[in-house]
Amino acid sequence: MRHLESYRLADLPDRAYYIPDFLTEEEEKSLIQKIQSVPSARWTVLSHRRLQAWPTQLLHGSILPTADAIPNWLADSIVPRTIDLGIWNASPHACANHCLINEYEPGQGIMPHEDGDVYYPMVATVSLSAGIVLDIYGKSEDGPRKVTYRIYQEPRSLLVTTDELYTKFLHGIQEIFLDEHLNSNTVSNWDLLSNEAKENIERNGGVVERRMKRISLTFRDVKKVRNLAKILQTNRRL
Ligand SMILES: O=C(O)CCC(=O)C(=O)O
Ligand SMILES: [Fe+2]
Repeated sequence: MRHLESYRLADLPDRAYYIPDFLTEEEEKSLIQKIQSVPSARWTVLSHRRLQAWPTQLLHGSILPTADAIPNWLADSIVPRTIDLGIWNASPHACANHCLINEYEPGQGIMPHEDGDVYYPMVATVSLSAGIVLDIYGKSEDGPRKVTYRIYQEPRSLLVTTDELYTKFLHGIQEIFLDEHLNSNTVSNWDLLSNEAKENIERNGGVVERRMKRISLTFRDVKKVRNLAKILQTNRRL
């Protein structure tokens, strides 16, 4: 893989990186198969998507140290490569310790939001199965929020967002069936897209239909790892 800086999205506020074909098709297939074979109780079903949290959901914004690490089937093809890119060099655990798996049916999405300060401000998102547009919004106090930037996430790609882009902007996925008006002027990572994606989008007049479910894996470093020994001690004293 080339140096991280060669994947920088220069049009976006500091900083974001986009790497197409971060995973091979075999790695993608294997991940999808594993994700789908996890017991259904492992999914949290929301009205507009469903999700799995690994190793566990957060408790009061922290990870329990008794929780295992992110399981190998989920981490192995991704986490070491993100470490090699150097993105966790300054994070508290020098590594991702948490992964959220979001699954969106066609027409589903996620409201504009911030990921907040429970996490070190760095997100590594791998997309599986289908492409989708992530919208970036400025924080505006008055009036409706406006889409400021658009990032097209191909399947098997890695998107890294950090710094001001993490702390000063919101992100979301619209609940629509067609991502439209996609071209070199509207898509911030157009130049870094695979040729195949660019050709397909151009052939379809800048439109991508969401036909299949799209899965995202968002890897982060949760700042606080709760000291379970201390909690047990405190409880015993109560
Ligand atoms: O699915 C995505 O790419 C975004 C997910 C997201 O924003 C989140 O899990 O906080
Ligand atoms: Fe998010």
